[in-house]
Amino acid sequence: MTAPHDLLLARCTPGAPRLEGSALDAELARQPAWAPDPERRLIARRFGFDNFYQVMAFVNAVAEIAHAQDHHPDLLVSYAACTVSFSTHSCSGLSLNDFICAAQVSALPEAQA
Ligand SMILES: C[C@H](O)[C@H](O)[C@H]1CNC2=NC(N)=NC(=O)C2=N1
Repeated sequence: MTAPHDLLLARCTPGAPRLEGSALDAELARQPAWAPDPERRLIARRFGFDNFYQVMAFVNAVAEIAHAQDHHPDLLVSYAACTVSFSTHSCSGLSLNDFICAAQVSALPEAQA
């Protein structure tokens, strides 16, 4: 099990295994703001903002994390909100990589609007 603080410093690893069962439960419990889909194949969080400038500043900050980690979210962008979804294509589900990026996105100053 990885402490939240460690997730903020962690690097994504290629080929990370799919998390299931109690290991997945533990990571989900550490990121209560991120909701899994019913099949637990992705986690998503909606971030609300005052305007589109703030949304786009957030999107660009998320993109920096995605480039740095080589792990890429799906983004649903609208005028005053952005919903960020993470899943790991290579394991067709959730890996620790998704929780690393979720933690780092949640910690962005741009997310604190
Ligand atoms: C080689 C490289 O690790 C892969 O192409 C990366 C790129 N970005 C990715 N992003 C996500 N979300 N899942 C992946 O499995 C994935 N794989």
